[in-house]
Amino acid sequence: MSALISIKKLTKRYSGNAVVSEVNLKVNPGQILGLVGPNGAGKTTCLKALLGLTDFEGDIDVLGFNPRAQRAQMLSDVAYIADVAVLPKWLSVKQALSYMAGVHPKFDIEKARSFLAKTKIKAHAKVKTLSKGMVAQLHLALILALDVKVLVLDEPTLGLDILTRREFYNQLLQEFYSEDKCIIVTTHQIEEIEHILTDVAFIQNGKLVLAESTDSIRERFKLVTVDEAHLEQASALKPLSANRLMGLTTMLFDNVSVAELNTFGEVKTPSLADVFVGVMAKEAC
Ligand SMILES: Nc1ncnc2c1ncn2[C@@H]1O[C@H](COP(=O)(O)OP(=O)(O)OP(=O)(O)O)[C@@H](O)[C@H]1O
Repeated sequence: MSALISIKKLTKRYSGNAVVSEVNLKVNPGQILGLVGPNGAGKTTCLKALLGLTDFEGDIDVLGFNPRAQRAQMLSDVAYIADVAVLPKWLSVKQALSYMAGVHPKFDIEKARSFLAKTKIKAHAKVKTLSKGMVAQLHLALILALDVKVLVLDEPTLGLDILTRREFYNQLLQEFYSEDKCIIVTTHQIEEIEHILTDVAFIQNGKLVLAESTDSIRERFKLVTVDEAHLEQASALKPLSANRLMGLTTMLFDNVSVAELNTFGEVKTPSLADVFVGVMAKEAC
């Protein structure tokens, strides 16, 4: 299977300081990759590099194109959304659709209209009269109607309420996603999107610290509520993190057999957020 996006040794420096260092990443058709990291980790910088919006060291290939030298060709099959709650206030819904139809060869205006017909948004309404959630729905209509292979979303649901956020991702999955496309999404709310992610890449201080499929992460990491009697034995296996809350100690383990962990207490599969916190804590040591 050939990758839709291939990033090799991506490094980005500002004033000589590397804010992204030697990042290697592949995204295949069918993958929905969550690029997750703390504030300032380098997520947006990676996305900007792969969209050809900034220069960089290393090699990036998006759909066979070099994002810097062949940006125009590449963008006919790539869509990028930074913040779905923002669209020019003076624009009407109708104008937004016509504008997209004019500038993007892969925009299906009928698809956008039929999506909007299921909402309360009227064609003549101006963006300034829409609520934040309605602006997000309009933005979503514009995205879903783009028949592109690569969709890049940078914190797309910032500022939206939980129901609208959930609806946004559900619609994305139902209306946009298919096995021949890929989506890269950055978010701080990993718990809300973990059910749709096929892969995650954790980034910290500009370096990738973990890049794996969500299935293999769920196999690899385990959360154990350790019985008092086994605390010492469990600690000896070097958990990534240990939290004590209301008299219970929970430890996160990487690559320790479930049979062994079962002897310490109750074993659970952690959420991606648990793994993220554990991996970040370990890397910070
Ligand atoms: N134009 C710039 N000039 C100098 N430094 C920059 C510039 N853009 C980003 N940086 C620095 O690069 C680092 C990574 O920033 P980036 O925006 O990629 O982080 P991020 O992971 O997207 O963060 P957040 O989650 O807060 O949006 C930060 O330290 C930031 O200050």
